[in-house]
Amino acid sequence: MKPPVILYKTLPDDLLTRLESHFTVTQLKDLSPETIKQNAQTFAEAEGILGSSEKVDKAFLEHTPKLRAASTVSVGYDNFDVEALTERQIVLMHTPTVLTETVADTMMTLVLATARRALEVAERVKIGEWKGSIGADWFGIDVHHKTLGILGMGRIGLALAQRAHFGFNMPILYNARRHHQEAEDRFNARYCNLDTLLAESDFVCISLPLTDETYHLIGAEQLAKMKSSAILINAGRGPVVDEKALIQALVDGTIHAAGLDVFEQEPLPVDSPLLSLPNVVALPHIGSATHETRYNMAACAVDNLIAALSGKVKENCVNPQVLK
Ligand SMILES: NC(=O)c1ccc[n+]([C@@H]2O[C@H](COP(=O)([O-])OP(=O)(O)OC[C@H]3O[C@@H](n4cnc5c(N)ncnc54)[C@H](O)[C@@H]3O)[C@@H](O)[C@H]2O)c1
Ligand SMILES: O=C(O)[C@H](O)CO
Repeated sequence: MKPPVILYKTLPDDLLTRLESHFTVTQLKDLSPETIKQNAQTFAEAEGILGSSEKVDKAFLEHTPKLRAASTVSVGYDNFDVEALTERQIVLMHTPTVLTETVADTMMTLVLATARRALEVAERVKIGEWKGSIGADWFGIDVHHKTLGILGMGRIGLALAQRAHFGFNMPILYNARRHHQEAEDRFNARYCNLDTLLAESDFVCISLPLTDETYHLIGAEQLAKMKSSAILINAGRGPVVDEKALIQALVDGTIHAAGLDVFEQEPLPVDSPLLSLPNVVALPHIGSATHETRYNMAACAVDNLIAALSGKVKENCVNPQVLK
C-alpha cells in the first residue's frame, strides 16, 4: 500500500501525477483547525505532508501521530516548530537553491524601484501628470557605485552581492556570524559589525531568516543609525523589522525609503500606513514568484517528500539529525 500523504497546495498536473505514483494523496485547502476537525482520520493516518505557508506546531502534531516527513514549498521554515518535529523524528524538507537567483532579482528590483521611484512616477504618468519636462521633484537617486549592505550573507545574499558588484559597481558590506570567504574573494565584500553596516550603507538589504535572534533585529535604534538618504530593503521575513518603528522612520525622514516584499502581517492589511507612504514600494511576497521558479520549487518539494519517505534523503533536509 502507498503511504498516505496530505497535500495542502495546488500542484501542476505532472507533479501531482508524480506524487500520486508514490503516495495515496489527499488534497486539502489548508491545515487549519477546522480542516483538521473535518478530516481527522486523514490527519491521523498521514505519513507525509506537502505544502506551504501553514503553521506546523506542537498542537498540529498532536493530530498526526504517524507523520514521518514534512515537505515545505519554500526555503524559509519559520512556520515549522523544528524542535517539536525533531523530537518526534519527523524529517523536515525545504527548497533552497532553486529560488536563490529569482529572489536576488526581486531584491534588485526593490533597490532600483525605490531609488528611481519607478512605481511612483509611473503612476503620475498614468494619471496624466506628465505634462512637460519633469523637474527635480520627479528625480530619483543613483544606484550604481553606491554602497550596498547585506544582512544575511547566505545563498540569496551572495546572489544579490553578485548582481550589485558586477552589474552596478557597488561596494558591498555585510554582517554575518562569520566571515564569508566566497563573498570577499568574488565580490570584494567587506565584513563589518551591524552598526558600521547601518551607518555606511546606502542600501541596507535583508535576506535573513526569521529566528528568535533576528526577530525585530531592525528597530528604531537601528533605523536611527542609518543615513537619512539610505533605503531599507527587506525580502527576508517581515518580523525581522519592527514595522511600527519603520513606519515612523519613513514618516520622520530618518531614512529615505523602503522596498518591502515581506511584512509582519501577510497579506498586508489594506489600512497599513505603509500603503499611503510615497517612499514605500510594497510587493505581495513575490520573491520567488515566477512561473519557472515556482514550478522548480514544487518539483523539488515533491522529490524531497519522495526521498524522505523512502529513506533516501541526500539534500534539502532542515533537521538531518533525525536521519541518523
Ligand atoms: N521574499 C521571499 O519570497 C523569500 C524567498 C526566499 C527566501 N526568503 C527568506 O530569505 C531567507 C534566506 O534564504 P537563503 O536561501 O539565503 O538562506 P541561507 O540559509 O542560505 O542564508 C541565510 C543567512 O543568514 C545568516 N544568519 C542567520 N541568522 C543570522 C543572524 N542572527 N545574524 C547574521 N546572519 C544570520 C545565516 O548564517 C545565513 O548565511 C529565508 O530563510 C527566507 O526567510 C524570502
Ligand atoms: O521562504 C521562501 O521560500 C519564500 O518566502 C516563499 O514562501
